[in-house]
Amino acid sequence: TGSSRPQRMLKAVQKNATKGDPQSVISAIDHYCRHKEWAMNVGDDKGLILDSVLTEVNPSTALELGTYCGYSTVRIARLLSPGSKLITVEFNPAFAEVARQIIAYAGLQDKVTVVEGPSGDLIPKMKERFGIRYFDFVFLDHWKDRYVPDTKLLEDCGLLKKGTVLLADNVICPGAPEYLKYVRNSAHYESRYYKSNLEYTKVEDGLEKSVFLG
Ligand SMILES: Nc1ncnc2c1ncn2CCCCCNC(=O)c1cc(-c2ccc(F)cc2)cc(O)c1O
Ligand SMILES: [Mg+2]
Repeated sequence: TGSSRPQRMLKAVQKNATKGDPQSVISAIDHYCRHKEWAMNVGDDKGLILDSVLTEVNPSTALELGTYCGYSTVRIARLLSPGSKLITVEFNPAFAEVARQIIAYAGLQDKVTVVEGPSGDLIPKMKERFGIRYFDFVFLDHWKDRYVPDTKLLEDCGLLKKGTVLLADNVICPGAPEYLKYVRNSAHYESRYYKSNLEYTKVEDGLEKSVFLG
């Protein structure tokens, strides 16, 4: 059988990026997805917002839900301070395998742990498996109807602390209306919408940043 879109994306990275240079990996993926074939990476427009929120938070421990090919994983890991860790959870083994290779190509494998499985099963195991007390930053980019249940799960598992920042992708397109209702109406979050556009398109999308107030 032929190659998959993630495998073609990996080939584009190996062909056009410089090993050990995260920015060149990001640029190679953006170029490929803008000019060759669209893919559901957070992309360069929303990526700049992700970068700015990350730089502000400077997390010691970060969680990403929904790795896909590792584009946002590389964007996050390249900005982490020495000794900081990123755990990224991916449901699809084929996506996880491509992501590990793209993360390694960028030279960021020592900062990132790619974990395979459904987020709902893995979140309750974060403390025992990875010695995580809490997360300073969470990037939600997986199934949009998992944003609310997984946010509640993170609260119930004591994985959020006062000041933890949740950043959710796609709150407009494909949309996460229940999630927006949840974080905007909860006294436990201070929420703000960052307007942008759907990766590689002119369609509106945006990121919702929600600070956990404890
Ligand atoms: N650990 C876990 N647990 C549960 N589910 C898990 C998981 N790990 C992964 N998944 C399963 C997520 C599958 C991908 C989620 N992302 C998306 O579905 C997504 C779709 C679009 C899109 C927009 C307009 C269109 F016309 C078409 C598609 C854009 C995006 O930026 C998206 O992030
Ligand atoms: Mg997304």
